[in-house]
Amino acid sequence: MRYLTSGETHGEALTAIIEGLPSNLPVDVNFINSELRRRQGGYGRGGRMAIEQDTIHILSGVREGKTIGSPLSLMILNRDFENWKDKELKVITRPRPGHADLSGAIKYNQRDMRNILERASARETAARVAVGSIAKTLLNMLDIKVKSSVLEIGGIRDENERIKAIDKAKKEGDTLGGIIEVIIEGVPVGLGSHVQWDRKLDAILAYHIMSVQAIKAVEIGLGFESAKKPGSIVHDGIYYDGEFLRATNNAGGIEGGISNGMPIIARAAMKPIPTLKKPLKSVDINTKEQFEAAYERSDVTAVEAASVVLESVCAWVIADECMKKFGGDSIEEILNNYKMYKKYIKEF
Ligand SMILES: Cc1cc2nc3c(=O)[nH]c(=O)nc-3n(C[C@H](O)[C@H](O)[C@H](O)COP(=O)(O)O)c2cc1C
Ligand SMILES: C=C(O[C@@H]1CC(C(=O)O)=C[C@@H](OP(=O)(O)O)[C@H]1O)C(=O)O
Repeated sequence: MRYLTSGETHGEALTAIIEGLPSNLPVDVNFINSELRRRQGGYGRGGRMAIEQDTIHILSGVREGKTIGSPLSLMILNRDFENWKDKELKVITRPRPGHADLSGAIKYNQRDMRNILERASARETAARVAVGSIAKTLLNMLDIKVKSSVLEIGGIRDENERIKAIDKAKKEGDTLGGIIEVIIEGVPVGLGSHVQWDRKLDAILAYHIMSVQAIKAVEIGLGFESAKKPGSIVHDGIYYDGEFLRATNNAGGIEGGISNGMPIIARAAMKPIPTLKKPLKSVDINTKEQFEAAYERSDVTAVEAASVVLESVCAWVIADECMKKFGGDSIEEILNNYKMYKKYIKEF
């Protein structure tokens, strides 16, 4: 399967096209909208989230609530478009450190960095959550569940303390990042492959996770900690009890690029939001003089939102790998293939 997104943050709409979905997959608009709502939430979001009320419009690929095998196109309208479309907008010439502003302006030869930030914005992640909710529906039919949680914000684990830290950052014109964990349960042995570098499941997951705006690091299972411990502690012993099992799951469900039947565990680090109310130093690209970076409005933190986005991109990866392994043109064909594979594993 494949998908593309399009749309600018203050443009008319975001869209996504998914190609390669099986037919007869139920598409529940209420579920997609509830996922979109989850992504808009979390303490520390800025003024924009009070404007948007993301809802999905399905433009093609579905009849009577089920996919028909043709490309599925999805659209989310930007409510803020109405507020911006007739506005006289200031040309942005003072790039914000931590954003694509300056490098993007040089790369695409743009003197107004609005032409870069409009697409670089994480508004795009709304489209990815819509795509992810379709992937989750497919996974649900195979009893595979994707969950996420926020482990830390600004280095703080305690939820009440986090709120205080977000309030403090807001007061000081600063921002915070955090750590997110995604756990995928019910994944069968055998997704991904050791035989080619670009088929390794851990590599594919890392690629998709790193593609999310502001994600700066990813680890699978014990991750960075595994470098500090001996092999006798890190590797998960195998035993048999009607099926092959592991006493521990330091590998995070993937060995040699292949899922091993244990839950897949991925963690990611999100950097602090780069647009600061108390702006960082920057240079005006026209005058070359030192100024403060541009500020209009911004989130103080968006780790909760990113957590929903990471669930979505991970769901996509696993759904895509399931399609490669059990793929068929209809959901019935996939379920049949999956049943046979499960029987094969039991008898191995
Ligand atoms: C859900 C979400 C919301 C975000 N909100 C903001 C924001 O309000 N202001 C901002 O400057 N950056 C925000 N970001 C981060 C930037 O989009 C991101 O850091 C920027 O595009 C540069 O990309 P990079 O950090 O991946 O290099 C957000 C990211 C996510 C995932
Ligand atoms: C719009 C969303 O996030 C936006 C991501 C974002 C950025 O620079 O990444 C900047 C902010 O947008 P604005 O400049 O319009 O206030 C966030 O609100 C969203 O998550 O739906």
